[in-house]
Amino acid sequence: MTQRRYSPTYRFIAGVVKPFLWLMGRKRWSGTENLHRPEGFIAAANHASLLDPLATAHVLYNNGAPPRIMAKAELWKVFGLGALLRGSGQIPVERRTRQAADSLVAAQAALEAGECVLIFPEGTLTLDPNAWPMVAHTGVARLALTSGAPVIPLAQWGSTAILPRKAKFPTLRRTTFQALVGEPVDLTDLRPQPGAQPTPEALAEGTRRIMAAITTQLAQIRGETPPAEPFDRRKAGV
Ligand SMILES: CCCCCCCCCCCCCCCC(=O)OC[C@@H](O)COP(=O)(O)O
Repeated sequence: MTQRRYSPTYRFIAGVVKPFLWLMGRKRWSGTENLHRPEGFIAAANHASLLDPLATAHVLYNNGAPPRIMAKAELWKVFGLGALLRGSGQIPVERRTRQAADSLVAAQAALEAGECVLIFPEGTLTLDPNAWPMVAHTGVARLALTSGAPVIPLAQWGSTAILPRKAKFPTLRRTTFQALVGEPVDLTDLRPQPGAQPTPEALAEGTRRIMAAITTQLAQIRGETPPAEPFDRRKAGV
């Protein structure tokens, strides 16, 4: 595909969201040339604030890739929001159920149609005390290895200054919405034989590589050192 479609609903949402983001902060984005690709691709981003999906979608939307965001299905039940999510082609995920995998079918169809699928591989806001990415679910690698679509790591930072994880209300201080987009993560050696499913080891290793890329980029924009090992919910028992 040459040009992705910006549906009227998507333009409407952007018309509301962009001025709101302009008020909340300035933007500092780099590596966005990695988003200029005609074929379908997966954008994988860290998730530390409820504002992130908007800040991240903004980067993609402004770079020719209005994203199909994989988002929790509960949001489709919020009055008024459901119609907007449907009309802009977002993809519902029924987390913690067997239907969670259905979302990957929808995501794969979007990739085949040349769309950009935005996924937050951690599946929820990070529980790391310093908001570094934590050990992720393997859905991102499953989607990448079964579709063959490239995975573009996208580190983003700045939203937590306005809305940290536990905050009930946003602060009124302006922030800088930073984003650093990387080159595709090399997963070629992990690809299954045609017709076969990726192995659990390939899924774990692919996910680890994708999160490592995001974390390295995030360390660059934060100018800080991430923990040697990412926070692991299973080990922490949360
Ligand atoms: C300029 C263009 C802007 C376009 C914006 C597109 C609008 C769609 C907004 C969709 C919001 C999608 C949220 C996606 C990620 C998601 O669903 O993560 C779950 C978390 O949150 C935390 O939830 P929880 O685990 O329940 O605390």
